[in-house]
Amino acid sequence: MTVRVAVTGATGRMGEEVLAAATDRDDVAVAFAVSRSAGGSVEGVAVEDAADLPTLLTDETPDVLVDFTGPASCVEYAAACAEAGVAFVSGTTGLSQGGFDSLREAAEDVPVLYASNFSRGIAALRRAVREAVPALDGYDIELTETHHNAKRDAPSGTALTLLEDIDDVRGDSPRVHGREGEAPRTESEIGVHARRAGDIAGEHEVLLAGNHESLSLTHRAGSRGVFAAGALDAAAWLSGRDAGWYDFTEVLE
Ligand SMILES: NC(=O)C1=CN([C@@H]2O[C@H](COP(=O)(O)OP(=O)(O)OC[C@H]3O[C@@H](n4cnc5c(N)ncnc54)[C@H](OP(=O)(O)O)[C@@H]3O)[C@@H](O)[C@H]2O)C=CC1
Ligand SMILES: O=C(O)C1=N[C@H](C(=O)O)C[C@H](O)C1
Repeated sequence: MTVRVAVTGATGRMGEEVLAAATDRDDVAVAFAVSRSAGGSVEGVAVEDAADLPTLLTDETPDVLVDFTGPASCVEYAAACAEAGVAFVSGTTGLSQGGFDSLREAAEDVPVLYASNFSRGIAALRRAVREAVPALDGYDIELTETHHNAKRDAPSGTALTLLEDIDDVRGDSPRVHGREGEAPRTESEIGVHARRAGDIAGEHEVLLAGNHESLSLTHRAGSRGVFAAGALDAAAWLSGRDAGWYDFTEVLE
């Protein structure tokens, strides 16, 4: 079965990547693509005006909308999908708690799948971190993420997800963002470091150190194609499901 996807932020880095990945697959087809700066085409798909999204959702009846935009747009597009009965996949990061609450509200009406990272490697890194942290009780933890120089939000959504994973397995810890001055490290804190440089697609390192040893768990994305492929896998998996909140790990099971 071919799943028809709508794509938002079509002229953005990830929007373009999703449209490119869709053209290489048989299980998905692009229903339409939108951007707030409409006009022209990406990967042979005409870019429509995002202001017309509610009408396009009703007229074109896509199965799933795939969203990589900004926090406010993500919430707006999720609400439009809830209204039109269209499933919603998003990887947009930088959402506030209120933004996540709005996505959960949309999930009462349609299936919603949100992931701060759509790569399989990060899913594996999360499992490894959840295993390593309790095994290395009392070790210091430092988390470093590195991204291209145009990324807006810091720390990355993936870093925040990894911090939640660590809190889940060893209890809540204070975070120290960057480090400067005279204060020595406290036992339970997690140092969080965000670097922005060049065109790096995304790197995340969780460093555990203590007892005269250290363990570094690192994931490097080679290109954005890995995120686009994961998001389209999620869209194909989500299509036709009941309303509710879904996780990328369910796609990989
Ligand atoms: N979960 C994952 O696996 C991944 C998530 N991401 C996340 O996806 C999002 C988009 O990343 P990327 O494609 O690199 O970003 P870009 O800035 O290249 O593209 C984002 C597009 O979204 C639209 N947009 C809507 N609202 C905003 C806003 N407030 N700020 C900026 N753009 C906005 C813009 O299109 P227009 O205005 O024309 O509609 C823009 O072209 C980010 O949140 C990023 O962190 C990125 C890679 C992987
Ligand atoms: O903005 C990006 O590029 C990325 N954003 C996501 C994040 O914030 O974690 C995922 C990936 O690392 C690329």
